[in-house]
Amino acid sequence: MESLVQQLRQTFRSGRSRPLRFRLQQLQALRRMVQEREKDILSAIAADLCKSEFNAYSQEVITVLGEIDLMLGNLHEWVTAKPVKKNLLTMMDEAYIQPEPLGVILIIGAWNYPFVLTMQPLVGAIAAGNAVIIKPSELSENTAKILAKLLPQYLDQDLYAVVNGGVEETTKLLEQRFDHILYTGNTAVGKIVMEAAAKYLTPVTLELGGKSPCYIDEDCDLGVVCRRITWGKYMNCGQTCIAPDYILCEASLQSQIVQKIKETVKEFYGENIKESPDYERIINLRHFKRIQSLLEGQKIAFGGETDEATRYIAPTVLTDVDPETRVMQEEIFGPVLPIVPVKNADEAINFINKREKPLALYIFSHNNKLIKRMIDETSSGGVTVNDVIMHFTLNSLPFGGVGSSGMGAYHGKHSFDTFSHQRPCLLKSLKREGANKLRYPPNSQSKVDWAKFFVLKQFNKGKLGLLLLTFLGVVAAVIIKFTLECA
Ligand SMILES: NC(=O)c1ccc[n+]([C@@H]2O[C@H](COP(=O)([O-])OP(=O)(O)OC[C@H]3O[C@@H](n4cnc5c(N)ncnc54)[C@H](O)[C@@H]3O)[C@@H](O)[C@H]2O)c1
Ligand SMILES: CCCCCCC=O
Repeated sequence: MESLVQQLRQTFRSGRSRPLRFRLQQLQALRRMVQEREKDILSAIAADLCKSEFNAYSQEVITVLGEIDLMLGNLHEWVTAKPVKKNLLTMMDEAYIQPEPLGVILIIGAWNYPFVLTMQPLVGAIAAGNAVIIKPSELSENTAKILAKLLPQYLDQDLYAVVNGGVEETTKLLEQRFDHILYTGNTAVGKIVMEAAAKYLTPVTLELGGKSPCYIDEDCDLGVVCRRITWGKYMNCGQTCIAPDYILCEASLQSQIVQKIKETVKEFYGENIKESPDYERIINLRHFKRIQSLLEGQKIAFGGETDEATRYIAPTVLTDVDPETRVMQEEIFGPVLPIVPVKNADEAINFINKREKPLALYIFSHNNKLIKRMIDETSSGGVTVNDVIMHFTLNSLPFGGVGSSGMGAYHGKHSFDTFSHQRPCLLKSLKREGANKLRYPPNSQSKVDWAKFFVLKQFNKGKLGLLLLTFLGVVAAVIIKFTLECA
């Protein structure tokens, strides 16, 4: 591992990954890879998660292609230095922010969306001019293998590498020095990653999980609400980081919600869900047993059927769920939807605030005041109102958690920023030393007064203001020079 990281660092230091042209060329090669090898990629995802090609394309591949196109269209602007406001003291100087690549990035992916969760950060890291090591999840082994096979065929091998393996390999990787680590996975391992990163003060982006609540207000069109929730909850068999984990609503709404979800499940997956190409399976036996055990002692209003041989768990709804039971104590990450009755929105807000900050919050309501209040009075990684999941798909929004659901964010320009250092640059000349006397000792009240004038005047008033301030600055500099020389 050490030699791999060293080799990547050496190439990074040679400056090869920095030119805009190189970055665009690598991103185009990545797009070519996705397009030319689409079938192989979709087959690998299908083998890992029992996912149809259509679902794999629309849930993963399309997002990666969209992300690459966004970078290709905007990178020339993002890499450009941005001039900043100046004050009187710096008005003759050049001041700007220059984004610069960080160095060698480690991206550790999770198994549930094994392609998009490694490739989308990779796109951002390449766009920002870095070298990258990807560590796909060992649980989605087919996607891990295809990434290790394809990426070296399309990308510069001295800058971008794939390391496959399990905990042992990840642990060895984490012993190395990186310039940024983006980890996607569970909170417990997130802590291990952060601890390892602390050794070198490596910044981390932690894309973790949690229990994302879904509040349903009274007077909603439950047909529409339940169709949207059913889609987001049972997609990928509930193994989605931002799936609505549980529903909060008035007790009286429960039976209608169950009925509407039941109807929608039939509409989406047919009479025999097991036969539906759109319904996935649980990733492995450990997770299957874990989810199955969450059903123990619960009131199953709908679903509940399981088949260990195929790791099938039916879309399931639980009603009147006690918040103290296990299903409400840990992230479900499976197709089980508990409904926890609350008296009103106040109780729902309290319920959410008493728990760890979730990755997503979903609010279904017509009442704009209530929506605003729920957003203002709670905290979560992201929010979608009157729908679920969809904030993930808009790459102008930063995607990430808060508190125990993570730190930092990525997607689109936010990825570029995450993998860049915003370097502040002030370029002065060796001339105009007169005005600098202000800051050199010995100090005096008049120097402080002049410093106040120079530093506190902002210089952002358009062309006319600029001319006026330049004039003022020159006059002030002459006066200061004269005053200080006479003193
Ligand atoms: N915020 C997000 O974008 C996002 C996306 C997907 C999943 N998640 C969360 O991830 C969780 C599910 O993923 P998971 O954790 O089961 O995925 P996982 O088991 O695939 O683990 C993720 C990565 O961590 C590595 N890893 C596992 N144990 C390790 C250890 N002891 N030391 C070092 N590395 C280790 C694995 O090799 C893997 O690459 C859920 O909580 C889900 O909400 C979050
Ligand atoms: C539609 C794709 C959703 C991906 C969510 C990633 C987290 O698990």
